[in-house]
Amino acid sequence: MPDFLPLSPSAVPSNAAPRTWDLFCQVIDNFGDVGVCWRAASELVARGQTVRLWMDDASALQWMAPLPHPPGLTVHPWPASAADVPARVGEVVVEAFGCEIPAPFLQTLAAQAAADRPPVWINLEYLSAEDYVARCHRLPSRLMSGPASGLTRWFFYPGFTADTGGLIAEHDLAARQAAFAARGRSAWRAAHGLQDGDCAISLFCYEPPALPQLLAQLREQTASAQAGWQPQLLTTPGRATAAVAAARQADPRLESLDVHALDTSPQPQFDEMLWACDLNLVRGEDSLVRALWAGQPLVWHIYPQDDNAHHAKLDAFLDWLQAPAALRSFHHAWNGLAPADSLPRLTPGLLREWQACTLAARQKLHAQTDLIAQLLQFVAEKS
Ligand SMILES: Cc1cn([C@H]2C[C@H](O)[C@@H](COP(=O)(O)OP(=O)(O)O[C@H]3O[C@@H](C)[C@H](O)[C@@H](O)[C@H]3O)O2)c(=O)[nH]c1=O
Repeated sequence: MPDFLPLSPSAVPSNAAPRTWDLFCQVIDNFGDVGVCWRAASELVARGQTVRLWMDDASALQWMAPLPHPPGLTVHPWPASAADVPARVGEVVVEAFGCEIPAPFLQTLAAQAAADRPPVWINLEYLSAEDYVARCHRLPSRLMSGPASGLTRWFFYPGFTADTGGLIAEHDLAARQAAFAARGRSAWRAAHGLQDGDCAISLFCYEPPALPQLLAQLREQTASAQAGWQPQLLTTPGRATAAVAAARQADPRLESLDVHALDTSPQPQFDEMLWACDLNLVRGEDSLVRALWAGQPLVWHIYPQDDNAHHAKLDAFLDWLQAPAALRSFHHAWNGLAPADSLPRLTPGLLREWQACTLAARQKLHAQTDLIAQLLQFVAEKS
């Protein structure tokens, strides 16, 4: 099975002037909005910033955010009236994923900008490997109406290439990975009922069309008990566990498959799960990035959009990844772009090939400036 290879340490710039950031996060669906905002906020404070995280629904933080919260990071309910708005708006205001900052806050921002310096106002966008990202990254948009008319909002796009905003990578990610490797990946696996020779597959997904096909394949492989190829499925709580349960209900033969239903865990432990597994089936935005940093074979269940816009987004990612043919076919079947029965059969050889692909991609990313360093540079430039 693919061995876990920690990232090599890299220098992280730490000379940013301390500033107060107001980061706004509105939860659309699932956990990605919360997950990305929490990681960004935590890393900003780790690099000397103060962050007020404004959320319309912070419930997922109860299990996702490690305790205690880092000093310098405070979480606040969505401001409903002027009484909820701080006396001074931060030097940086960030709207995550196109959410609009609430009216009472906007009023204070506009008044402060008229009397003093406007904050650096950033719209932090969704992650994509499509070409438009590099074109739109760092573009200004001047407000033409409303209380903040005349002010500029900047588009900031995360991305996979050096001409984009990059990806979140914590300053201590390589050190955490090295400590995990030193503690022993087998210890994590043993604590979760896995043996070294097992093929541990983590599942964090929506309802992949080809899930029944994958489970049937894994069941056959379990039954034939090929040496060194004992599939063990680790399902994350919620939709992944429910999707597996539904597939097993539809086909009772799948009961013979080894399935470990996990509890929700804080982000650092979620990361460890990705480091411990031999194949990570991830979804959305944040877990995809984490699976890349894990350096293990990965498959992405992309967030489906009604107009199928996710098809082009998936292919752009696969192109950037330089995904080998079988990995591309697996993604297409997994995401419903190709018939479910075209799902390639997993073998140790395929996983080795896919790991090489992830590691090459990770190396490219590691050589680029991470998203938090780029945000800090951008703010310094525009202040
Ligand atoms: C299951 C689990 C998840 N997590 C975290 C990891 C991530 O930060 C977060 C999951 O977020 P994602 O991987 O992005 O997947 P998601 O599907 O939950 O979120 C999605 O929501 C849509 C609205 C967006 O448009 C998508 O782009 C995407 O972000 O949950 C834990 O920390 N512990 C856990 O046990």
